Amino acid sequence: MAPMGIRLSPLGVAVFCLLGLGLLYHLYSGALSSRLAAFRQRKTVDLRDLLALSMEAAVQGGWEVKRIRMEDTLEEKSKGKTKEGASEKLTKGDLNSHRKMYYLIKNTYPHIQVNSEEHEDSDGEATVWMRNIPDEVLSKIPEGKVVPAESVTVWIDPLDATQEYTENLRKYVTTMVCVAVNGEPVVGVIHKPFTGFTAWALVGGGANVAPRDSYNVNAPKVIVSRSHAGKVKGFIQQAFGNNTEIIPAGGAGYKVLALLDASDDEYEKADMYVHVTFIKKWDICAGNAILKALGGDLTTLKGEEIDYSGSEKNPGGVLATVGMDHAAVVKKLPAWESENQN
Ligand SMILES: Nc1ncnc2c1ncn2[C@@H]1O[C@H](COP(=O)(O)O)[C@@H](OP(=O)(O)O)[C@H]1O
Ligand SMILES: [Mg+2]
Ligand SMILES: [Mg+2]
Ligand SMILES: [Mg+2]
Repeated sequence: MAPMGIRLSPLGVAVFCLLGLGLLYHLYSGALSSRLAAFRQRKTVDLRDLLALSMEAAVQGGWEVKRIRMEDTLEEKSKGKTKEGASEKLTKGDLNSHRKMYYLIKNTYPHIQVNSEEHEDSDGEATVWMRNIPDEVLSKIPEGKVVPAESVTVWIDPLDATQEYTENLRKYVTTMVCVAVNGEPVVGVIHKPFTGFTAWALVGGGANVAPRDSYNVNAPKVIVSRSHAGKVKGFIQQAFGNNTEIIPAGGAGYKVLALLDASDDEYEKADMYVHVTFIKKWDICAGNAILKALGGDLTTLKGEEIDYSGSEKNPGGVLATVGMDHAAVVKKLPAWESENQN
């Protein structure tokens, strides 16, 4: 009841009600948007799970790579030419491995960005990860680490060293998976289909490979590409002298393992890995994550960190080291310009 002598103006009441409604709307929409944000936040992934899934994907892809090679049914084609004019090969091994690896990851985590070197128009595979985490991972990494799904980019190379695969040079061939969080490489998996060995690491978590006891910084053995070399020889000789031992080898994954203590196969023991031509992020991300987990580095030839989000291109070359002062090595290199590539 209105107090005696006070008359309520209908206009005043209407304005009052409108203000009230406005206030309610403001409060409610705020609460709604924070609830939506909280819901989005709930789409998370555990990096230890992603490591185990990446290992499983690399192994399953590897079975296809091995089977196609054993059956000798490569159906070799060319995807075109690299910038430098080399034929970019594609085989049934690359495609079958892509299908296994890509869909295993994508079906398990539909919300994460997965970038594979290969593409395919078929309906894909109805596989999903059985959530088995290997004991060797559980024992080295007792706890998981959860990150927002939207911060993750997965890079897949279903068959690294396709050129060597076509030449039946099996030791160079790997399948690789890498997980980047906000562009930084944190999970790296390099699997060797013909020996069954899988090198893995989680940055800040653990790894099943280690650096060797020592490396030669002053007279290093440098491992380089055998089929996309460009002007790498002159580049290395300018830095370390004309007598520097240069080891040509296939595969970016293989060349990273040649810096470590892997013993599943015969590796030329290199002190650093240098690449001067154009290369893609699926070739180098897994090796970068593994080296980083071991206190090493994989950067451009100017020593810049590589951002593993966005475009797949890495035009700045590669310098990979472990167990030595990476910045000091960068200083020894000649000024790097893209014309060094050809
Ligand atoms: N100049 C270039 N352009 C495009 N890809 C290149 C390249 N140099 C190297 N790569 C790729 O990097 C990987 C390692 O190369 P290399 O054995 O010459 O060191 C290979 O991956 P794939 O075999 O997965 O295509 C190769 O195709
Ligand atoms: Mg290729
Ligand atoms: Mg590759
Ligand atoms: Mg490949």
